[in-house]
Amino acid sequence: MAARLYSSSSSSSAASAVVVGVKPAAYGFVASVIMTMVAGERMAEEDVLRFKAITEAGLAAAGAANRQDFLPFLRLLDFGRARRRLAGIAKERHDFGQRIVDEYRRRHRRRLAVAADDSSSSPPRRTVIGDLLRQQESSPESYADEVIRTVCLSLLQAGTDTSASTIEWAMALLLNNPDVLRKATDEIDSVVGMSRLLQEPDLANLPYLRCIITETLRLYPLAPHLVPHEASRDCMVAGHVIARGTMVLVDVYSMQRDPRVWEDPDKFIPERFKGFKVDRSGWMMPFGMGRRKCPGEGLALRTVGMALGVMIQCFQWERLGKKKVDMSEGSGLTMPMAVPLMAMCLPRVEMESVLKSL
Ligand code: HEM
Repeated sequence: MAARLYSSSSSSSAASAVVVGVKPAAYGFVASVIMTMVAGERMAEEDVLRFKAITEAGLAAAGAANRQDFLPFLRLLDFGRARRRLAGIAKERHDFGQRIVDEYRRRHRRRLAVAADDSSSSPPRRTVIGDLLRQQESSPESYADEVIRTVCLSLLQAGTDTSASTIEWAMALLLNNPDVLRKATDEIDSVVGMSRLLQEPDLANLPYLRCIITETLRLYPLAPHLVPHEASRDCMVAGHVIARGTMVLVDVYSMQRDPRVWEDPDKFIPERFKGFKVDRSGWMMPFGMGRRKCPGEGLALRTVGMALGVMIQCFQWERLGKKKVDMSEGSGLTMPMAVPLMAMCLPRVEMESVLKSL
């Protein structure tokens, strides 16, 4: 990501500021991180674009209101062609997922052939597909290709848009709060320095950056009502009777801005999480809670931390004009910015030698 941003901002002679779409830059980085975990390879640029288009079409279709949800007899006619549209998206997902699995198999066979000729070659890194294919050998029915590609697509789909949008919201907040951006830059400069790129182990020593991410997730939880759950038995919640079978949405957005819990709830104050200890933790649940809590939380915090940390360490960021960034929320199943963030990005002079070496 840093190399790509640098190459787009450096002409043959000198670096200059360029206007950057923050979410597309973040999306490519996040997709590659998750793809490396899933298949051991980064995602090619054209695949990033294709996957993004499939995901966006899926989210739009899943979030759309359909008359046949309320008038079931319309399903017989495929009113509004919703079923046909969903089937088309499902086929594209299927083909994309199967290609990832098939390509992994091809590479793996080639690696085995090389290893047979060269006993000094190092063993392959563990990946999600590699582990699942090994299980497939002993239990082919439970680990059919369909299961493997569904796991891969779920990880990619649940992890990319959410993490990339969080990076975009965080950068928008930083652009509207230059003092916070300056403090974050100072922290990274003093902990990491300017002679090398920030690495994942550095994140543990960057508490202010972590506060920025937590405060971003408080103000802009990507799933503002989590995902729909269903009560498995009759129960009471806060004095309300919830009958078995009721769909339950948790209004995390309001909880995380509740003035009875948070001082200046609508203000971006990362310092509120300094040494944060927990009697309010029940009021923060951007990743959900309990058994169906997001399993990607740890990965998401690292990926968002790395992306944001490197962006701050290597580049100077500014708004396009004097006006503050528009922080309105758009519509959708995950909460996007209504106006996608564009920002001015200039390589920091102190980081040029590191950036040139990438
Ligand atoms: C900032 C980034 C992310 C946010 C805000 C987020 C948030 C959430 C939320 C709110 C849920 C629903 C929890 C519930 O049912 O109550 C969820 C589920 C899930 N997330 Fe994430 N997530 C993020 C990143 C990731 C990543 C990086 C991955 C994996 C690569 C991931 C994988 C999943 C999966 C597989 C589920 C479904 C779990 C289940 O149904 O049991 N997420 N996430």
